[in-house]
Amino acid sequence: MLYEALEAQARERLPQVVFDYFAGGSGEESTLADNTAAWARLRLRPRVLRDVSSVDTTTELLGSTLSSPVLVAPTAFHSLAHPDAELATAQGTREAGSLLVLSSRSSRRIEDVASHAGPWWFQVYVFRDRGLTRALVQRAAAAGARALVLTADTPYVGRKRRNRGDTSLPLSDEDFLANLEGLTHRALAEQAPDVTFADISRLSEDSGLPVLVKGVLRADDALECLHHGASGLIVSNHGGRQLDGALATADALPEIVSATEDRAPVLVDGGVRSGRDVLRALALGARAVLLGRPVLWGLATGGAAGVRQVLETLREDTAHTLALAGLSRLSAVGPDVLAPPRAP
Ligand SMILES: Cc1cc2nc3c(=O)[nH]c(=O)nc-3n(C[C@H](O)[C@H](O)[C@H](O)COP(=O)(O)O)c2cc1C
Ligand SMILES: CCCCCCC(=O)C(=O)O
Repeated sequence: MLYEALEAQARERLPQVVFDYFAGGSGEESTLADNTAAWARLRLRPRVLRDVSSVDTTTELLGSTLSSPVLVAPTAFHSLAHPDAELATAQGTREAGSLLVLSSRSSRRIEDVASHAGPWWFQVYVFRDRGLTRALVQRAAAAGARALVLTADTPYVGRKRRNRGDTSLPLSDEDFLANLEGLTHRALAEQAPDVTFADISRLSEDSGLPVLVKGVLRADDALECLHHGASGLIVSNHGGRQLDGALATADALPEIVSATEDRAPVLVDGGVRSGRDVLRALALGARAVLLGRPVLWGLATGGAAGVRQVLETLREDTAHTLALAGLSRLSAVGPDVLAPPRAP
């Protein structure tokens, strides 16, 4: 894996409780482990004797041109990793030519992060207070977000084996509530367990922005999201942090790509750690992938430069992998790149 050494450095630098919060999964961590294993199960079929002297990894996604099909996944509370928090993440992401999905649970204000960012989307947790949610997405739109990402898999926060909730994290109220204007107490910032498909069009109407839905693992849910106006889907199990035992994203992706038939871009995250994984995801029909924990390791060890390096390393590894597979551009990647699964 590309990021093992970086993760080890981050583990040394961060308080144990913070490292565990970032690295951990829910329950027995079986989904967390399966995310990486499922990518590795997919064997590649390289082409030979193609001119790969120049490989183009650039891509276009909902109107943004990106240096590679790798985006930064929304993750909460970056001040736990680095004093510059999301400002550094935004800067490093911009410098790498990538796109940041900013968490509702950021530890810096939307407007301040936006001033450091290139293209960015805003991840939405629908809060029990719908007025607060509306104000949040309207602020994001005013600050320049190009899309919303509604996280659908977190009606309640998954129970982590390593940490019990957020209470032990060294996080001030100011950082915890950075985005939640007017709230004075953490208990008021709970996510709504009654989120439904109707929230997709509501968020789009409130903000004027396209809405992608993150956390989809089934074809029937994917179709329902599109029916309710979603402009894209992110196949995700929250990095193995919500329902433990949920299937790996590499295993969920094919049925969603097949059911949605190019009606909207399908993205995927969870355990993507190399250019080979990026190629596998694209071969299964994903338009792009998102990277979670490795970005936190980069932030913790090097601030903005660390984030930039994580993304550039993966871009370079993706280009190298494409070349070895006999492919000089992303549009040449198709299902033929994958070998049939081995008989059980
Ligand atoms: C520490 C941490 C915090 C996260 N916070 C959020 C969040 O605020 N919103 C969200 O939609 N997903 C959140 N996620 C899930 C990520 O967006 C993403 O789905 C996952 O990390 C991808 O898996 P990976 O870490 O294996 O790359 C979080 C993940 C981690 C590890
Ligand atoms: C009460 C704070 C919960 C934040 C959840 C952030 C998240 O999605 C994750 O840690 O995973």
